[in-house]
Amino acid sequence: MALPSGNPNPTLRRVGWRSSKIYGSDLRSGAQSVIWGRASGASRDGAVMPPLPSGVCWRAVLARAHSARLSSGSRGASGDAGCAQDHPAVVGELRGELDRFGGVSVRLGALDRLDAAAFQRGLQAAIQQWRSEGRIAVWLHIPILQSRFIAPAASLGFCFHHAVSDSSTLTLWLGEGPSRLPGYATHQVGVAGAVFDENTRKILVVQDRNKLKNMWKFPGGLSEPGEDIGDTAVREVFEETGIKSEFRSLLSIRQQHTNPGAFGKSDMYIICRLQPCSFTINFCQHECLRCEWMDLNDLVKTENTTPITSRVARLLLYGYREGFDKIDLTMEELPAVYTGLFYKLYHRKLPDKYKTMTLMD
Ligand SMILES: [Mg+2]
Repeated sequence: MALPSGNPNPTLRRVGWRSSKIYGSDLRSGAQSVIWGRASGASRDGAVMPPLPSGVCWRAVLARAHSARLSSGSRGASGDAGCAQDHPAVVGELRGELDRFGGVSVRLGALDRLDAAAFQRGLQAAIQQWRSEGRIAVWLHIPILQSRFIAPAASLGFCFHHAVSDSSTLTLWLGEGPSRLPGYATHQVGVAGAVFDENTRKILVVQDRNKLKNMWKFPGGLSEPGEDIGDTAVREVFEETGIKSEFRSLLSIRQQHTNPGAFGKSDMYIICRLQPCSFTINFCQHECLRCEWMDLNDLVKTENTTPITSRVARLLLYGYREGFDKIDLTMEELPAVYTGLFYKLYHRKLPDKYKTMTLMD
């Protein structure tokens, strides 16, 4: 959400926060802020199969559906020309590709003049063909402006899988037994920063606006698509308090189901330990009621806080006294085997000799 122009903290850049929600507009690229559920038995380790020549099935079945329609003399109620033979470009826009699990993925192209009834006939014929070919599922991607095709697809058994800003995806299971298709995002990810100044033993805390109770907590918010956990913590702390900081470690993960602020989905709330780089508070009046550097002992003692904040404050006290290595999950970047990409791995410190050791006694 872009902040109003009257934003008292001019350094804030709060654009697009809502997109980090599970229903956000950029979720297709937002793997980091979503977690995918998967039904058991749906292996993802098989070799990637090359796609079929695009549009082969669809061209055939639609041509059949349309020629049947023409031969029976029927026309759409509007007398439209939504016929593939009248508009070869329409059929050319339809694409069906085989995925590595044996499902077919269809992306609707420019079908502006195709009516829903003709679409339904074509889809029905296509389903028959896909069944006869042993396909296990159909993924139907429908642009928002072609939503008139959703009802015909639903009448043939398709259900919503997910929707993003300008497109919905429907699925139909064709395989044996119950569907093994993976579900869509199950969680939203919130990240807070526990900014602790070891020199003064003070911790940065806020009270949120628009809450039923004014309780001290760590500044934080929802992760953006594709954003690293530590980067979310640093960004949210800066946006809400004006304090600059650096990521040190991950301290805790809270998982809560049917979270009221997550549209009925689950919530993953991660608290990071951050090192402050600046100390002058300039907090966001829109999001926060109060913000201060509080003595860590006071945060540990106060009742005016949430249980998770209190627990993490005690964790910090323990780390401060006995070494942060006792509480830190540190991060290391490693290469992914199959994709050539990199990922962040968080775990307790592993002594160097254990990283290279081959023989274990
Ligand atoms: Mg917040």
